[in-house]
Amino acid sequence: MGQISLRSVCRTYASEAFSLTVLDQADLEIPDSAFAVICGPSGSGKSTLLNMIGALDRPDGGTITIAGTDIATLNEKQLAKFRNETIGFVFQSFHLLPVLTAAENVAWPLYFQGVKRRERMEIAREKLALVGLSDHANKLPGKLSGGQRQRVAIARALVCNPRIILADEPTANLDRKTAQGVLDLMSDLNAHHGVSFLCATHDNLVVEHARQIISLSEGKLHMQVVPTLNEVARHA
Ligand SMILES: Nc1ncnc2c1ncn2[C@@H]1O[C@H](COP(=O)(O)OP(=O)(O)OP(=O)(O)O)[C@@H](O)[C@H]1O
Repeated sequence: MGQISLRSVCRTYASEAFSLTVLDQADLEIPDSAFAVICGPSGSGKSTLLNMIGALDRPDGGTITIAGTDIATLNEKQLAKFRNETIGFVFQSFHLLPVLTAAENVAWPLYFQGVKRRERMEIAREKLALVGLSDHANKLPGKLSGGQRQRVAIARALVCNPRIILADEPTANLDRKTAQGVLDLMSDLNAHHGVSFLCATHDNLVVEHARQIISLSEGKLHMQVVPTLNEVARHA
């Protein structure tokens, strides 16, 4: 079984006036240490899928297993703990708290794990060093560039040592050069620290970095594995 596994997952948005099926008995297996992207036109259901894998939304049917845990078996308290420990989130618009410094933003999720302030700040500084922002730890987000803010958001996503980071359009608010820098950082964390990334995106630059490309069409998921250069050379 993959690190992220979906079996016959269904999700329909319904009201009295309409019903829209976004996932229809969808199956998916994402392996450990993946760098996967979810592609599909606007409105196809990328965020819906990401939200369900991140346990922010529940499917109407089917099973979602993350790192060996069927998330439907967890109550709300267990789910919050599981989310906090296993999954990091990165968003298009960074979602940093403007009144906290970069280090305080990164440290924030540790507060919910009961980690004392001194230790929180120490871990936050380590993560900021990992994303190349040691010199900016005491700055407020408003004093940072877009790329630096996204790096802070990635450091925050990493702070509880999750195995998986879910990123919704992580490069959408960045210029190309900055986006490339952020993607290089994500690729490095994936290759050298074993963090899996699953990104919903429209950005070809993100797709170029992917090793698994997931497309969403008519409620079904299809995953294509991108061969490595070594594999291409072996078959040439
Ligand atoms: N809470 C909701 N209630 C009703 N319909 C919704 C809800 N959330 C999303 N939808 C609809 O479900 C479909 C999938 O939405 P979703 O945001 O997952 O798509 P997306 O592929 O991420 O889109 P985009 O690329 O524009 O961000 C869309 O048609 C959307 O309008």
